Amino acid sequence: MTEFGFIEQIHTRFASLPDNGFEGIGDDCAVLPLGGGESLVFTADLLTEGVHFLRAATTPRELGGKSLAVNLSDVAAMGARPVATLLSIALPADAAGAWAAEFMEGYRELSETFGTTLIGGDTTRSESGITINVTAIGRAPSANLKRRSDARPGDVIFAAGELGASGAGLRDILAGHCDTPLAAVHRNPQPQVAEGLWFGTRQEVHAMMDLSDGLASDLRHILDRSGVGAEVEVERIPVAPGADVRTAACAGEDYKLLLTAAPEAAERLAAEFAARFGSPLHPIGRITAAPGLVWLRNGKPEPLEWQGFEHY
Ligand SMILES: Nc1ncnc2c1ncn2[C@@H]1O[C@H](COP(=O)(O)OP(=O)(O)O)[C@@H](O)[C@H]1O
Ligand SMILES: Cc1ncc(C[n+]2csc(CCOP(=O)(O)OP(=O)(O)O)c2C)c(N)n1
Ligand SMILES: [Mg+2]
Repeated sequence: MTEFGFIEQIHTRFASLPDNGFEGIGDDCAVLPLGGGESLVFTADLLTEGVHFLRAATTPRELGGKSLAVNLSDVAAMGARPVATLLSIALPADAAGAWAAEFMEGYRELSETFGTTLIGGDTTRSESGITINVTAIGRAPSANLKRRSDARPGDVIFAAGELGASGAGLRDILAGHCDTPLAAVHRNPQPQVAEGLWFGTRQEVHAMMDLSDGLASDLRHILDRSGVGAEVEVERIPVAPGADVRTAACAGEDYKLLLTAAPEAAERLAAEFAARFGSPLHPIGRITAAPGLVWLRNGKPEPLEWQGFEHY
Protein backbone atom coordinates (compact mmCIF):
# COMPACT_ATOMS: atom_id res chain seq x y z
CA MET A 1 0.00 0.00 0.00
CA THR A 2 1.13 3.56 -0.76
CA GLU A 3 1.12 6.42 1.77
CA PHE A 4 -1.62 8.23 -0.10
CA GLY A 5 -3.61 5.04 -0.73
CA PHE A 6 -3.67 4.50 3.03
CA ILE A 7 -4.80 8.10 3.68
CA GLU A 8 -7.56 7.66 1.07
CA GLN A 9 -8.64 4.47 2.83
CA ILE A 10 -8.78 6.29 6.18
CA HIS A 11 -10.79 9.09 4.58
CA THR A 12 -13.33 6.63 3.14
CA ARG A 13 -13.61 4.68 6.40
CA PHE A 14 -14.63 7.84 8.27
CA ALA A 15 -16.76 9.43 5.53
CA SER A 16 -20.10 8.29 7.01
CA LEU A 17 -19.39 9.63 10.51
CA PRO A 18 -20.70 13.09 11.45
CA ASP A 19 -18.24 15.87 10.63
CA ASN A 20 -19.23 17.92 13.70
CA GLY A 21 -18.74 21.09 11.68
CA PHE A 22 -15.15 20.33 10.61
CA GLU A 23 -13.84 20.34 7.05
CA GLY A 24 -11.51 17.38 7.48
CA ILE A 25 -8.95 15.18 5.75
CA GLY A 26 -7.36 16.30 2.49
CA ASP A 27 -5.87 19.76 2.91
CA ASP A 28 -2.81 21.15 4.70
CA CYS A 29 -5.10 21.75 7.70
CA ALA A 30 -8.59 20.83 8.82
CA VAL A 31 -10.92 23.83 9.23
CA LEU A 32 -13.44 24.65 11.98
CA PRO A 33 -15.53 27.77 11.32
CA LEU A 34 -16.01 29.62 14.62
CA GLY A 35 -18.85 31.90 13.54
CA GLY A 36 -18.34 35.65 13.21
CA GLY A 37 -16.34 35.08 10.00
CA GLU A 38 -13.36 33.47 11.75
CA SER A 39 -12.00 29.90 11.52
CA LEU A 40 -9.55 27.73 13.39
CA VAL A 41 -7.27 25.37 11.43
CA PHE A 42 -5.57 22.20 12.71
CA THR A 43 -2.65 20.15 11.44
CA ALA A 44 -0.37 17.36 12.73
CA ASP A 45 3.03 16.24 11.48
CA LEU A 46 5.33 13.61 12.85
CA LEU A 47 9.11 13.27 12.72
CA THR A 48 10.71 9.93 13.46
CA GLU A 49 14.37 9.01 13.84
CA GLY A 50 15.91 7.33 10.80
CA VAL A 51 13.09 8.49 8.50
CA HIS A 52 12.99 12.27 9.07
CA PHE A 53 16.38 12.82 10.72
CA LEU A 54 19.55 11.11 11.89
CA ARG A 55 20.25 11.80 15.55
CA ALA A 56 24.00 12.07 14.93
CA ALA A 57 23.50 14.57 12.10
CA THR A 58 21.36 17.19 13.83
CA THR A 59 21.60 19.17 17.04
CA PRO A 60 18.60 18.72 19.32
CA ARG A 61 18.04 22.48 19.16
CA GLU A 62 17.76 22.37 15.36
CA LEU A 63 15.40 19.40 15.53
CA GLY A 64 13.19 21.23 18.05
CA GLY A 65 12.93 24.11 15.58
CA LYS A 66 12.30 21.87 12.57
CA SER A 67 9.57 19.88 14.36
CA LEU A 68 7.67 23.11 14.88
CA ALA A 69 8.57 24.70 11.53
CA VAL A 70 7.09 21.93 9.38
CA ASN A 71 3.77 22.32 11.20
CA LEU A 72 3.74 26.13 11.05
CA SER A 73 4.32 25.73 7.31
CA ASP A 74 1.03 23.79 6.99
CA VAL A 75 -0.82 26.55 8.89
CA ALA A 76 0.80 29.22 6.67
CA ALA A 77 -0.30 27.23 3.62
CA MET A 78 -3.94 27.84 4.60
CA GLY A 79 -3.37 31.60 4.83
CA ALA A 80 -3.78 31.36 8.61
CA ARG A 81 -1.83 32.69 11.61
CA PRO A 82 -0.37 29.95 13.83
CA VAL A 83 -1.41 30.53 17.44
CA ALA A 84 -0.72 27.40 19.50
CA THR A 85 0.79 23.92 19.38
CA LEU A 86 0.69 20.60 21.21
CA LEU A 87 3.89 18.54 21.39
CA SER A 88 4.02 14.77 21.92
CA ILE A 89 7.42 13.19 22.21
CA ALA A 90 8.69 9.62 22.68
CA LEU A 91 12.30 9.63 23.92
CA PRO A 92 14.73 6.78 24.57
CA ALA A 93 16.24 7.03 28.07
CA ASP A 94 19.57 8.31 26.69
CA ALA A 95 17.86 11.31 25.10
CA ALA A 96 15.75 12.25 28.11
CA GLY A 97 18.20 14.63 29.84
CA ALA A 98 20.35 17.29 28.18
CA TRP A 99 19.21 16.27 24.68
CA ALA A 100 15.56 16.89 25.56
CA ALA A 101 16.32 20.24 27.22
CA GLU A 102 18.16 21.48 24.11
CA PHE A 103 15.36 20.18 21.87
CA MET A 104 12.84 22.19 23.91
CA GLU A 105 15.01 25.29 23.68
CA GLY A 106 14.94 25.06 19.87
CA TYR A 107 11.18 24.55 19.97
CA ARG A 108 10.77 27.53 22.32
CA GLU A 109 12.94 29.83 20.21
CA LEU A 110 10.90 29.24 17.07
CA SER A 111 7.66 29.52 19.08
CA GLU A 112 8.81 32.95 20.20
CA THR A 113 9.78 33.97 16.66
CA PHE A 114 6.30 33.15 15.34
CA GLY A 115 4.27 34.13 18.40
CA THR A 116 2.88 30.65 19.12
CA THR A 117 2.31 29.14 22.54
CA LEU A 118 2.68 25.50 23.63
CA ILE A 119 -0.60 24.37 25.21
CA GLY A 120 -0.08 20.65 25.85
CA GLY A 121 1.09 17.32 24.55
CA ASP A 122 2.41 14.04 25.89
CA THR A 123 5.76 12.56 26.94
CA THR A 124 6.69 8.86 26.93
CA ARG A 125 9.74 6.62 26.97
CA SER A 126 10.65 5.01 23.65
CA GLU A 127 12.30 1.62 23.14
CA SER A 128 13.29 2.42 19.55
CA GLY A 129 14.37 5.90 18.60
CA ILE A 130 12.98 9.39 18.96
CA THR A 131 9.52 10.22 17.66
CA ILE A 132 8.05 13.72 17.74
CA ASN A 133 4.50 14.70 16.88
CA VAL A 134 3.32 18.29 16.76
CA THR A 135 -0.24 19.51 16.38
CA ALA A 136 -0.51 23.14 15.34
CA ILE A 137 -3.56 25.39 15.53
CA GLY A 138 -4.04 28.52 13.48
CA ARG A 139 -6.64 31.23 13.11
CA ALA A 140 -7.82 33.21 10.10
CA PRO A 141 -10.73 35.17 8.71
CA SER A 142 -12.67 32.41 6.91
CA ALA A 143 -12.60 34.45 3.68
CA ASN A 144 -8.78 34.33 3.70
CA LEU A 145 -8.45 30.53 3.84
CA LYS A 146 -6.66 29.00 0.86
CA ARG A 147 -7.38 25.40 -0.07
CA ARG A 148 -5.80 22.88 -2.41
CA SER A 149 -9.14 22.54 -4.20
CA ASP A 150 -9.51 26.04 -5.65
CA ALA A 151 -7.13 26.05 -8.63
CA ARG A 152 -8.85 27.16 -11.88
CA PRO A 153 -7.89 26.61 -15.52
CA GLY A 154 -5.73 29.52 -16.71
CA ASP A 155 -4.27 30.22 -13.23
CA VAL A 156 -0.56 30.95 -13.08
CA ILE A 157 1.33 28.53 -10.80
CA PHE A 158 3.88 30.16 -8.50
CA ALA A 159 6.58 28.87 -6.17
CA ALA A 160 7.26 31.38 -3.38
CA GLY A 161 10.97 30.60 -3.14
CA GLU A 162 13.85 28.60 -4.55
CA LEU A 163 13.68 24.81 -4.36
CA GLY A 164 16.15 21.97 -3.90
CA ALA A 165 18.42 23.37 -1.18
CA SER A 166 17.01 21.02 1.44
CA GLY A 167 17.35 17.99 -0.81
CA ALA A 168 20.92 18.93 -1.70
CA GLY A 169 21.61 19.38 2.01
CA LEU A 170 20.22 15.92 2.77
CA ARG A 171 22.51 14.51 0.08
CA ASP A 172 25.46 16.12 1.90
CA ILE A 173 24.30 14.73 5.25
CA LEU A 174 23.84 11.20 3.90
CA ALA A 175 27.37 11.44 2.44
CA GLY A 176 28.66 12.30 5.93
CA HIS A 177 29.11 16.04 5.30
CA CYS A 178 26.93 17.56 8.00
CA ASP A 179 28.69 20.92 8.17
CA THR A 180 27.88 22.32 4.72
CA PRO A 181 25.63 25.39 4.26
CA LEU A 182 23.07 23.25 2.41
CA ALA A 183 22.99 20.69 5.25
CA ALA A 184 22.21 23.61 7.58
CA VAL A 185 19.33 24.65 5.32
CA HIS A 186 17.97 21.09 5.47
CA ARG A 187 18.02 21.11 9.27
CA ASN A 188 16.60 24.65 9.66
CA PRO A 189 13.57 25.13 7.40
CA GLN A 190 11.98 28.58 7.63
CA PRO A 191 8.17 28.42 7.34
CA GLN A 192 6.70 31.19 5.16
CA VAL A 193 4.28 32.40 7.82
CA ALA A 194 4.25 36.11 6.88
CA GLU A 195 4.03 35.19 3.21
CA GLY A 196 1.11 32.79 3.80
CA LEU A 197 -0.81 35.42 5.75
CA TRP A 198 -0.24 37.94 2.97
CA PHE A 199 -1.40 35.50 0.26
CA GLY A 200 -4.46 34.85 2.44
CA THR A 201 -5.50 38.48 2.04
CA ARG A 202 -5.20 38.35 -1.76
CA GLN A 203 -8.40 37.36 -3.56
CA GLU A 204 -6.50 36.57 -6.78
CA VAL A 205 -4.69 33.72 -5.00
CA HIS A 206 -6.88 30.67 -5.53
CA ALA A 207 -5.18 27.44 -4.33
CA MET A 208 -2.23 27.13 -1.96
CA MET A 209 -0.22 24.42 -0.20
CA ASP A 210 3.27 24.00 1.18
CA LEU A 211 6.01 22.01 -0.54
CA SER A 212 6.98 19.19 1.84
CA ASP A 213 7.23 16.17 -0.46
CA GLY A 214 8.44 18.03 -3.55
CA LEU A 215 6.72 19.87 -6.41
CA ALA A 216 6.37 16.69 -8.47
CA SER A 217 3.94 15.13 -6.01
CA ASP A 218 2.62 18.15 -4.11
CA LEU A 219 1.35 19.91 -7.26
CA ARG A 220 -0.55 16.71 -8.10
CA HIS A 221 -2.50 17.12 -4.85
CA ILE A 222 -3.70 20.55 -5.99
CA LEU A 223 -4.59 19.13 -9.42
CA ASP A 224 -6.47 16.12 -8.00
CA ARG A 225 -8.44 18.13 -5.48
CA SER A 226 -9.24 20.92 -7.95
CA GLY A 227 -10.13 18.58 -10.84
CA VAL A 228 -7.68 20.29 -13.19
CA GLY A 229 -4.29 19.68 -14.83
CA ALA A 230 -1.09 21.69 -15.21
CA GLU A 231 1.78 22.49 -17.52
CA VAL A 232 5.06 23.23 -15.77
CA GLU A 233 7.99 24.75 -17.63
CA VAL A 234 11.02 22.89 -16.34
CA GLU A 235 13.34 25.81 -17.13
CA ARG A 236 11.27 28.07 -14.89
CA ILE A 237 11.55 25.93 -11.77
CA PRO A 238 13.61 28.08 -9.38
CA VAL A 239 16.61 25.91 -8.53
CA ALA A 240 18.49 26.89 -5.37
CA PRO A 241 22.28 27.30 -5.70
CA GLY A 242 23.94 23.91 -5.17
CA ALA A 243 20.88 21.93 -6.30
CA ASP A 244 19.79 20.61 -9.70
CA VAL A 245 16.34 20.81 -11.25
CA ARG A 246 15.40 17.22 -10.49
CA THR A 247 16.28 17.68 -6.82
CA ALA A 248 14.27 20.93 -6.84
CA ALA A 249 11.21 19.11 -8.21
CA CYS A 250 11.46 15.82 -6.34
CA ALA A 251 13.49 15.89 -3.13
CA GLY A 252 11.08 17.82 -0.90
CA GLU A 253 11.37 19.51 2.49
CA ASP A 254 11.84 23.01 1.08
CA TYR A 255 8.70 24.24 2.89
CA LYS A 256 8.11 26.98 0.34
CA LEU A 257 4.55 27.88 -0.63
CA LEU A 258 3.05 26.69 -3.92
CA LEU A 259 0.07 28.69 -5.15
CA THR A 260 -2.11 29.43 -8.13
CA ALA A 261 -3.39 32.88 -9.04
CA ALA A 262 -5.76 34.48 -11.54
CA PRO A 263 -3.77 35.25 -14.71
CA GLU A 264 -4.89 38.88 -15.06
CA ALA A 265 -3.61 39.68 -11.55
CA ALA A 266 -0.52 37.47 -11.57
CA GLU A 267 2.05 40.02 -12.68
CA ARG A 268 0.98 42.58 -10.10
CA LEU A 269 0.90 39.91 -7.39
CA ALA A 270 4.48 38.93 -8.18
CA ALA A 271 5.65 42.56 -8.23
CA GLU A 272 4.00 43.34 -4.90
CA PHE A 273 5.38 40.13 -3.35
CA ALA A 274 8.91 41.05 -4.45
CA ALA A 275 8.52 44.59 -3.10
CA ARG A 276 7.20 43.33 0.23
CA PHE A 277 9.41 40.29 0.86
CA GLY A 278 12.54 41.21 -1.07
CA SER A 279 12.59 37.94 -3.04
CA PRO A 280 10.85 36.91 -6.23
CA LEU A 281 7.64 34.94 -6.67
CA HIS A 282 8.50 32.42 -9.39
CA PRO A 283 5.93 31.65 -12.12
CA ILE A 284 6.52 28.05 -13.16
CA GLY A 285 3.54 27.16 -15.30
CA ARG A 286 -0.23 27.25 -15.58
CA ILE A 287 -3.32 25.32 -14.65
CA THR A 288 -5.13 23.58 -17.52
CA ALA A 289 -8.66 22.23 -17.89
CA ALA A 290 -7.23 18.95 -19.22
CA PRO A 291 -6.20 16.66 -16.34
CA GLY A 292 -2.62 15.50 -15.75
CA LEU A 293 0.73 17.13 -15.04
CA VAL A 294 2.75 17.91 -18.17
CA TRP A 295 6.43 18.93 -17.93
CA LEU A 296 7.44 21.27 -20.75
CA ARG A 297 11.00 21.86 -21.95
CA ASN A 298 11.45 24.49 -24.69
CA GLY A 299 7.66 24.57 -24.81
CA LYS A 300 7.42 20.87 -25.68
CA PRO A 301 6.08 18.07 -23.47
CA GLU A 302 8.79 15.88 -21.97
CA PRO A 303 7.95 12.47 -20.49
CA LEU A 304 9.68 12.82 -17.11
CA GLU A 305 8.99 10.18 -14.47
CA TRP A 306 9.55 12.66 -11.66
CA GLN A 307 8.04 11.82 -8.27
CA GLY A 308 8.27 13.46 -4.87
CA PHE A 309 8.97 11.75 -1.55
CA GLU A 310 6.61 8.95 -0.49
CA HIS A 311 6.84 6.99 2.75
CA TYR A 312 5.76 3.70 1.09
N1 LIG B 1 -3.16 8.91 9.75
C1 LIG B 1 -3.97 9.87 9.30
N2 LIG B 1 -5.23 10.00 9.76
C2 LIG B 1 -6.04 10.98 9.31
N3 LIG B 1 -5.70 11.88 8.38
C3 LIG B 1 -4.45 11.80 7.88
C4 LIG B 1 -3.53 10.81 8.31
N4 LIG B 1 -2.37 11.00 7.63
C5 LIG B 1 -2.56 12.07 6.84
N5 LIG B 1 -3.81 12.56 6.97
C6 LIG B 1 -4.41 13.71 6.26
O1 LIG B 1 -4.24 13.48 4.87
C7 LIG B 1 -3.93 14.71 4.18
C8 LIG B 1 -2.60 14.55 3.45
O2 LIG B 1 -1.57 14.31 4.40
P1 LIG B 1 -0.09 14.81 4.16
O3 LIG B 1 0.32 14.52 2.77
O4 LIG B 1 0.74 14.31 5.29
O5 LIG B 1 -0.30 16.40 4.30
P2 LIG B 1 0.79 17.49 4.64
O6 LIG B 1 1.85 17.37 3.58
O7 LIG B 1 0.02 18.77 4.56
O8 LIG B 1 1.30 17.17 6.02
C9 LIG B 1 -3.94 15.80 5.24
O9 LIG B 1 -5.20 16.44 5.23
C10 LIG B 1 -3.72 15.03 6.53
O10 LIG B 1 -4.31 15.68 7.64
C1 LIG C 1 17.43 10.42 7.36
C2 LIG C 1 16.52 11.05 6.35
N1 LIG C 1 16.15 10.33 5.28
C3 LIG C 1 15.29 10.88 4.38
C4 LIG C 1 14.81 12.15 4.54
C5 LIG C 1 13.91 12.74 3.48
N2 LIG C 1 12.53 12.93 3.89
C6 LIG C 1 12.00 12.39 4.99
S1 LIG C 1 10.39 12.82 5.16
C7 LIG C 1 10.39 13.72 3.74
C8 LIG C 1 9.16 14.42 3.19
C9 LIG C 1 8.40 15.23 4.18
O1 LIG C 1 7.95 14.46 5.27
P1 LIG C 1 6.47 13.96 5.43
O2 LIG C 1 6.41 13.10 6.64
O3 LIG C 1 5.96 13.36 4.16
O4 LIG C 1 5.77 15.34 5.71
P2 LIG C 1 4.35 15.88 5.23
O5 LIG C 1 4.30 15.79 3.73
O6 LIG C 1 3.34 15.04 5.91
O7 LIG C 1 4.32 17.31 5.71
C10 LIG C 1 11.64 13.66 3.14
C11 LIG C 1 12.01 14.33 1.87
C12 LIG C 1 15.23 12.85 5.69
N3 LIG C 1 14.80 14.10 5.95
N4 LIG C 1 16.08 12.28 6.57
MG1 LIG D 1 1.58 15.35 7.00
